[in-house]
Amino acid sequence: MNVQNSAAPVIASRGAAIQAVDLVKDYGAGASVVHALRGVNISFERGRFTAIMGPSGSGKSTLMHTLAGLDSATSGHILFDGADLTRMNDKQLTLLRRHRIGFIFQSFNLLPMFSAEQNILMPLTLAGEKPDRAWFDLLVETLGLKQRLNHRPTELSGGQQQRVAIARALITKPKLVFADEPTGNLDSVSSAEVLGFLKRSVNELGQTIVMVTHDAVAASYADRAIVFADGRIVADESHPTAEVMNNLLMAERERATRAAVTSTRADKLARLAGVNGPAHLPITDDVLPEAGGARHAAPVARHAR
Ligand SMILES: Nc1ncnc2c1ncn2[C@@H]1O[C@H](COP(=O)(O)OP(=O)(O)OP(=O)(O)O)[C@@H](O)[C@H]1O
Repeated sequence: MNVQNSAAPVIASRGAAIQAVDLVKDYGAGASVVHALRGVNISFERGRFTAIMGPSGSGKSTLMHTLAGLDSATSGHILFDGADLTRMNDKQLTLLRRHRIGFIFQSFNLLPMFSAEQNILMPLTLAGEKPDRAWFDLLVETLGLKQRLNHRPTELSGGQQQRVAIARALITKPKLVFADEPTGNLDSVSSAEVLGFLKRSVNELGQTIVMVTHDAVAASYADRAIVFADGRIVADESHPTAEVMNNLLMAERERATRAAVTSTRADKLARLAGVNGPAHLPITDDVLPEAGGARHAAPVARHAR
């Protein structure tokens, strides 16, 4: 395991599909500010499948949305295809998302009145472009959708609907695909099918995929898995197994619980000491007095913090 949160130069590494440099995202301001991304440095290599895991609220979706230009960064840089996304205007970002970045969502987001084929071709139809028929055939063949092209989404299983959504994400041959919990609504058989295809699209079609997931088994299909906690990367695993990822997540949960308990204790001690919060506890290296009183709080509080 190596933790990758150190400062990085503002230069896209050669094999990087996308790179975040000192990426900060705050929501709100003042007392109610939420630090969703706290200076993230990460590079996602081309032709690799990366999973992003972490507790709820740790910043996974924020990272994905910011990297995709769906949400603006507070500071830092996002290097993609020789350009800095944080400097682009709305029109440039829209074009980039339409042509060079694909999305797969948990809820499929297919248009119910259109057939599977029409849904797959929709990004090209909207852009007024003609499909590359050989690429369409390859996607449909690889995804096992050949017999389902004339069906509407309601006539397809969840797994088939997600495979249509994957074909739609890949039809424009995007340089990068973001998948947000793509198996969140699927049973285990359909999940395995969808994840197997995502892996094949990386290994056989050279796709680059970044996938957010809560499922350690899903992450084990990836070449690399990152664990997020409190807006930071806390673990970075190559060839992750479900067991390793479950252990990392459990360790992170235990650390967070310990931190919450300790901070609750420090709050209580601060109240006992009559000061305004743990930061104002009188911390000292002095030997503890023999008997009771609020001064007991100080050395314990230092340990607690
Ligand atoms: N639009 C917003 N306004 C204010 N705070 C937000 C907004 N979006 C996210 N946050 C906060 O930013 C932090 C990170 O949220 P984010 O959705 O990225 O977490 P996550 O790891 O994707 O969580 P989950 O696994 O539950 O989807 C959380 O504290 C969240 O409450």
